[in-house]
Amino acid sequence: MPDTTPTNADWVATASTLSQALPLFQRYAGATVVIKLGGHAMGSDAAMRSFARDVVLMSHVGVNPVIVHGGGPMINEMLEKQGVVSDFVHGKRVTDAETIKVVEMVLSGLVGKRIVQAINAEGGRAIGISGKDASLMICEQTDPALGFVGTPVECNPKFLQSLNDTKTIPVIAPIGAGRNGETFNVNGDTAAGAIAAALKADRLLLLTDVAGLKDASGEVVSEMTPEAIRQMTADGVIQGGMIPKTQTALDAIDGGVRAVVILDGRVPHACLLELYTEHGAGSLIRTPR
Ligand SMILES: Nc1ncnc2c1ncn2[C@@H]1O[C@H](COP(=O)(O)OP(=O)(O)O)[C@@H](O)[C@H]1O
Ligand SMILES: CC(=O)N[C@@H](CCC(=O)OP(=O)(O)O)C(=O)O
Repeated sequence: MPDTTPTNADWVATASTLSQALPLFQRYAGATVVIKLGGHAMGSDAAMRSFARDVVLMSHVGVNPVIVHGGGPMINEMLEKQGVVSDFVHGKRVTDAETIKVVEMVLSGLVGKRIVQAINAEGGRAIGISGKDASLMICEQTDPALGFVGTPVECNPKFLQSLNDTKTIPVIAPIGAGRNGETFNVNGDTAAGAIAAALKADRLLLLTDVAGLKDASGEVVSEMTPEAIRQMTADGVIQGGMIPKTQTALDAIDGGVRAVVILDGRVPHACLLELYTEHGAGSLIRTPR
């Protein structure tokens, strides 16, 4: 058997690599990074573990990560089991009184707690909440035709600061409270954008199932301005589920978020690649400096 015990030279090499990484990790120290984890990006347990490790590492190196999650496919699965049919209009689920109960149970219960448990298993300290907790996200009905679908009209993120003070990572389900006691179903991207704007976040990362925003020739564009997005939308290059995502990005930037990145959440360590590598990952959207 070869002796694989590390030598002093091995330890010195490792320590040297770690010390070189220090300036890199200082780049986002103190920054608030809101991460939207979509249902399609959650996938396997391995993908969830990779995501959880990224979040824990970010927290250890001084980032304030705030997670907002989706869970559309998981809601679909539960509704199907119960024989409830739901339609989507412009990417939003038509949500009746029965459906909102299932949406809240799946998002605040199953999906949120799965993420919390994954982060805690990696040594982090996560807590699962929804937009109802501490009146984080107050909503109004988006459109009577959509039922209990809400648009955030007031965000109260103050208590998120107290979580950050104790290095507790919030995992937020996109459920909002109405002023008359209603429960509202909020699109995950919309919720993440509203919370990021309320926090004036340094970055909003929208994790999805494509490498980034593609131009008319199908190439991923690594950086673009809000103006370029508007043009791509007018030209029909941005379609389907990408429309609410890019609209969220534009609204978040208008609301004071420094930059938004649309990236593939299925890629292992997507968040670390974006924050800590020279070229990042996905498509970065920000106003020209
Ligand atoms: N210009 C574009 N660039 C990239 N993806 C696009 C574009 N236009 C439309 N899409 C579609 O948008 C989808 C992402 O939206 P969606 O499926 O709603 O994501 P999620 O479930 O992660 O919220 C992509 O899978 C892609 O099919
Ligand atoms: C109003 C509305 O459509 N809400 C979404 C909330 C979950 C979500 O946004 O999930 P993804 O991010 O995985 O798509 C829904 O009911 O599916």
